[in-house]
Amino acid sequence: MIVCTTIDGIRSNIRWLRAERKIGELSPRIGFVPTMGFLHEGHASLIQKARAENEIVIVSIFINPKQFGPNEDINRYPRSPQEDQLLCEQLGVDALFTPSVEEMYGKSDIYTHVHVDLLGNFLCGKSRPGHFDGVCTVVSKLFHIITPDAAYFGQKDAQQLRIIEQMVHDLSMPIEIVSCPIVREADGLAKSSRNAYLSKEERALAPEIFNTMKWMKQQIILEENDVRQVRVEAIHRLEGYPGFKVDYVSIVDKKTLAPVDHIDHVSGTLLAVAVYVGNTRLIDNINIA
Ligand SMILES: Nc1ncnc2c1ncn2[C@@H]1O[C@H](COP(=O)(O)OP(=O)(O)OP(=O)(O)O)[C@@H](O)[C@H]1O
Ligand SMILES: CC(C)(CO)[C@@H](O)C(=O)[O-]
Ligand code: BAL
Repeated sequence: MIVCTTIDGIRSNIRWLRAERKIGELSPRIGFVPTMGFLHEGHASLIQKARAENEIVIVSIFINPKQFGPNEDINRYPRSPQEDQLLCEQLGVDALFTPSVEEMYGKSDIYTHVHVDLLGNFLCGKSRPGHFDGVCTVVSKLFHIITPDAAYFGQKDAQQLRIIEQMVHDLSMPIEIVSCPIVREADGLAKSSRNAYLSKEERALAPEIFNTMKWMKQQIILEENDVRQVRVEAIHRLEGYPGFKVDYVSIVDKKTLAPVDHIDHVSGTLLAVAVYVGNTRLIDNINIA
């Protein structure tokens, strides 16, 4: 596996890989998986899908300062570079790109950013102002560097996935965005690098996020209870667990991400949740229509 820390280095290796993997006159497909490292089975599922669907697979690991707010956890974000490299090798990744902040943004920062309208204002965008501008800025830089045919994103970060889909459409980027299902622990907790922050007691209670979402889905779909009422009861239920503080419990249109009062089987409805468990902010979501 090739490991590159510079933009020039990964570009020249991609040129070489493209020439080496050429199939007759056909150019090989590049599948790309952008991550922030501390890789787990959720990331592995994206890489495996990319491996199955492309001749060349590239993974990036970059903890992007532009998507963290001033009081967020960038300095303590978990890192495991050696284990990550080993896992990528085992999964048959062709090249791993691990640039430094200076390599990506220069010594004195960049002057051009991607700004997300509307879709970035709901859900996580409300409590993480500027977060999705930071995500789209780095993802579009990575897309220009890697030049993938397809890029793989997890549904756990449903708003991020929806925003990236819109970005490639709006900015005419010729890249297929592949949506990958959420990988969960046996007890239902969505796998996440931030789960490493949880104490033993917090970890034991964290599956109540998924349990509450399943309960809400049942109340709304099977019992046909009022969406607003179920939402209020769910917030109450979650905040009953010690250390839990709800950031949002939202029922939104899958496309616009705007809150809805009724489920809609045509446009699709998403139930999305962000909860502080102690100091750790966890997100999760399920489709309810
Ligand atoms: N449990 C999961 N199932 C499927 N995809 C996932 C899962 N967790 C993360 N991903 C996807 O992996 C990619 C990289 O995510 P990232 O490196 O931020 O990991 P993370 O576990 O989501 O970290 P964090 O704890 O910071 O949210 C994203 O597209 C994300 O949606
Ligand atoms: C897509 C991403 C790698 C951009 O920094 C990040 O937001 C993530 O890990 O989901
Ligand atoms: N998984 C999304 C990246 C972030 O929380 O910053």
